[in-house]
Amino acid sequence: MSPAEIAGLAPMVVGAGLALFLILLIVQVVRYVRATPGMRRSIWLAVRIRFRWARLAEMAGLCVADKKPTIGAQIGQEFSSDKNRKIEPRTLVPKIKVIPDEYGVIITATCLPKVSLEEFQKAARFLADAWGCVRVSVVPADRPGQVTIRAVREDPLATTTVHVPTGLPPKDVTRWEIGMDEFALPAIVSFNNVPGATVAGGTGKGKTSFLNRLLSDLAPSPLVQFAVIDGKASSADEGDYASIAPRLFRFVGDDLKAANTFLKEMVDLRRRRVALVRSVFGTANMWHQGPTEQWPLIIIIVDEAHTFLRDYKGNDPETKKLAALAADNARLIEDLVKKGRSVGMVTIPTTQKPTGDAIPTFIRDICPVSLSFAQRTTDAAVAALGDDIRDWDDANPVNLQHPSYVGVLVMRADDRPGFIRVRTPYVSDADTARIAAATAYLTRDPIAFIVALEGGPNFRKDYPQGPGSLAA
Ligand SMILES: Nc1ncnc2c1ncn2[C@@H]1O[C@H](COP(=O)(O)OP(=O)(O)OP(=O)(O)O)[C@@H](O)[C@H]1O
Repeated sequence: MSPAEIAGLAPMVVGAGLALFLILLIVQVVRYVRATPGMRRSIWLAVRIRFRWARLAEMAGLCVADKKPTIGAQIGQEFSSDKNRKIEPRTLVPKIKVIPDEYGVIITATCLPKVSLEEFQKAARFLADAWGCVRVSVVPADRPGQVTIRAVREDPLATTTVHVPTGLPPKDVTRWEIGMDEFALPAIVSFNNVPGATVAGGTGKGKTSFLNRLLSDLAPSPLVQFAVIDGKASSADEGDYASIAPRLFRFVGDDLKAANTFLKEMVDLRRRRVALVRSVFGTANMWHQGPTEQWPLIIIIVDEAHTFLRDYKGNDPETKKLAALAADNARLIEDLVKKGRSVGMVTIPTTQKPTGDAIPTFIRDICPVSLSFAQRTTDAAVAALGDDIRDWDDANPVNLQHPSYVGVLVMRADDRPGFIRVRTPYVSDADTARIAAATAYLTRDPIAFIVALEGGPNFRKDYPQGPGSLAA
């Protein structure tokens, strides 16, 4: 191609470049117009951060000076007329990528020598002030050599949210979606790592609504079966679990003996599952393939656990009987939490009692997840979350007394030391009842499945083969 022909193509190339630029601009404008008001504010924040980053990073001490001239600069110096010209050190600024969302922005920044996670974390408070954000957190990014900076414009803890369960089976029944943390990031716990979770909090702080969400999100799946022992009600049609009752394979009221009998059945089921798990799944851990309809995840909620576990004191025969039952209940719950994980059994004791004996520490300490809604005293917070909550005043649930914090809980952070606060959404009883009624047909007693698996002449043959089935 001759130079004249190449020059002739130039207008076409420029035209194509302009057209591309225009298309990208239109896409951005359409995105902006269709965005929610919150998203629009975040887009503006992202633009501001992007354009002011180089100056701000320098002021925040996040830049480094590279004194050694680059090869390009040295060659330039060789050919320069002024051989004595001093080559200035270059200022290296961490490269960033900014993505806006409803609550703020997520920034991925590349580390530099002497500017890595710790330096970004130290600068977080300064960055929050400069960007006008309520909170900025810095955590390691998925890729080595990068950090993720989360900046939130408004406090997600102070905004009440509502969750309407869809009634559709969840894609992943191991995902326990708790809510949104103080950095507006989803707080999620995985059931395949969690054999037990304790839930504590003063009365009216949101425990029931929180459990309603768990139950009504998972209820449409045949892979999960639920049981409730409720220390506040005598029968399933009264109390907090009346709405979900049709989807429970068992409800036990506030009778210590009945609770003890049921817990013994569950420990027996746990033992029988342990005995069978290898022959059914080919591995000692059912989570490698399960759960399945015939080997469902079993969630056992022990509400007002102190009714069943507290230390009864007295020498009269009746009190002694209750004390023996309570001690046995504690032993059975401990067994389920200690040994239930690999066979798909999760126990969730809850309490509004602010004392250490409500959920004995030997149970609390083996539950990998401890959650606490607002508490009145630090002693109550310690009983719920463990002694080290004293060292994390910001996250202490005694500071959640304001009515706007109903539905906010505190849990241990899994990616760093300390605790994190989480806004849980409100789930109405009416929605829970709607889901329970629509999914009641999925309720099965898991004991019947284990009996079939153990002795049935059609052992395994009865069950559908395929991914996640009981095929050996
Ligand atoms: N996540 C939430 N967000 C906003 N408001 C909530 C939330 N959860 C509950 N509430 C409000 O608080 C009230 C009490 O909630 P809930 O019954 O869940 O408390 P609780 O801790 O279970 O109380 P109790 O221990 O007495 O049973 C609800 O009726 C609702 O108005």
